[in-house]
Amino acid sequence: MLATLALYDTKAARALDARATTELGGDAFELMRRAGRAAWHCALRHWPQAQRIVVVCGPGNNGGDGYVLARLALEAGRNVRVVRLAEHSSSTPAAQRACDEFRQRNGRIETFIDALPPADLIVDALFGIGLSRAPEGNAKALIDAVNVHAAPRLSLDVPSGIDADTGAVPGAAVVATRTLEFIVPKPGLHTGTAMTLRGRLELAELQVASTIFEGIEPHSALLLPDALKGVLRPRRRDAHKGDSGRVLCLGGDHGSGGAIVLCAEAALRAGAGLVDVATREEHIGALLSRRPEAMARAVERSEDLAVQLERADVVAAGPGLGQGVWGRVLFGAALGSGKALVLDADALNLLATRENVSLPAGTILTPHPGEAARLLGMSTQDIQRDRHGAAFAIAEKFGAVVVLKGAGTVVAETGRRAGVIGAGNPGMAVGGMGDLLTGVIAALRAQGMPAFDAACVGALLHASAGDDAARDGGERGLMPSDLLPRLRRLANPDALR
Ligand SMILES: NC(=O)C1=CN([C@@H]2O[C@H](COP(=O)(O)OP(=O)(O)OC[C@H]3O[C@@H](n4cnc5c(N)ncnc54)[C@H](O)[C@@H]3O)[C@@H](O)[C@H]2O)[C@H](O)CC1
Ligand SMILES: [K+]
Repeated sequence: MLATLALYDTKAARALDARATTELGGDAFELMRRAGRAAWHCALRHWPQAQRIVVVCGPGNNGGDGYVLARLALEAGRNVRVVRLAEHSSSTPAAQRACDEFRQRNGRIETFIDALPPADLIVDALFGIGLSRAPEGNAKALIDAVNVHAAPRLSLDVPSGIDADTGAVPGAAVVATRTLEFIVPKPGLHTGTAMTLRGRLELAELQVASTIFEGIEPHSALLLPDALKGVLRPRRRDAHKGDSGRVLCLGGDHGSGGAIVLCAEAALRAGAGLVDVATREEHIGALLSRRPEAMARAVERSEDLAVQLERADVVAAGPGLGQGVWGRVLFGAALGSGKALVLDADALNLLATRENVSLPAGTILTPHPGEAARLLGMSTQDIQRDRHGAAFAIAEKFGAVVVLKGAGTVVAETGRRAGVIGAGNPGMAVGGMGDLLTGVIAALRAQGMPAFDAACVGALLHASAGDDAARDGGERGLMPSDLLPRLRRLANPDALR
């Protein structure tokens, strides 16, 4: 069992909201009161000195949360100004009540014209899970005004303008310093662009009864760092190298030798029992002098690969493979071998050019958004608009487990709940990082992990190693090889102090 946090889409969040309201005797305002109070406490915790607080309120219940916070801030003696989107009243009775209570305390409400007043903190309560279209006109102007303001921004539930299900940003969106999610975490905030816009993330569960979750299916599962502990158990005392599997790393055309070296070394550090490498002759010397543990062989044509292919448990193909004749022929041989495959980089680009391929069961594809776009014949922007949808579309098209890389990596397989990796950092956006991931996943697969688990745990292990390295020396200038010793340490969680 992996340690995970369940993410819920908008439909499920609304169902939970309704059940929680019923549990509370049908009083829809009670949850809003709790949300507003939690938000005020969050503001107090992080910005205790903030005297001038501007709350931007939309027409729905998200705005209602904002009015509750505004009233509490007023009662605490702060200078509060509510800036609402439009003249007309709130669209729900609960939000209207929150607005009325604020007014009754002589709260000041102004309608947005073109700029926001000076403030020490801006609370963004414009749109939450009810965003229904790209903010335009005044809504866009208000979001732009929030973003150019010098004050820090606390977004309630969702930074306004982000689709809470997909993470799509159809138009303008608030760039939050911090976001406080209510009741449940939302999938759209845990992948893609939204991970930048959301700032630091917190969850306020609002003390709802645990029974409301019965029968409501989560959308996906965020893997927690503890997940490594649960699955990477110590080895048996009598283990031998054959128990840990044999990985064949295939790639490294002229000029791309480093990619396959990184892949092979990562496979060794993630615990593969034996690692074979099939590459161009010119890379063999460098590889063996760096990693004598790898069993390297120069291959020119597919026949040269036969022995290594035959004895492999898993083939990791693609790093530095190229798309020339050499790469195409070797990729064809790997596909035809029937072995478990982990395909990355040019193996994916080659796969995208093939018609009607049938991949062996349990094949893992590890595309970045650009490769994903080629696999589906769409644009990278289309992929990023709905990363979950894209990962499942590739999984369905190729009958494979898909690891869609990028901030908030999504692991998808048809018929099961997606895994999402929250670990990782922008320092990992550098050439060679993907080559490591391929090796790590292949090694876990070779050690007997089912494909989906190997993909999830491999992506988490890799991202955690990246975070560990970034903590030591910063994100800028981080190199894939910095992760190698950390992979080993994190792959042995029981040995960690
Ligand atoms: N889910 C819960 O458990 C709780 C939710 N709370 C808060 O309520 C919001 C969701 O409220 P809802 O009224 O459904 O939607 P919103 O307030 O997010 O927005 C709907 C509102 O905005 C208009 N609108 C939508 N998009 C646009 C746009 N692009 N331009 C202009 N106007 C737009 C739409 O017409 C509606 O009028 C949730 O996120 C929580 O913050 C509770 O208070 C606590 C429990
Ligand atoms: K919001």
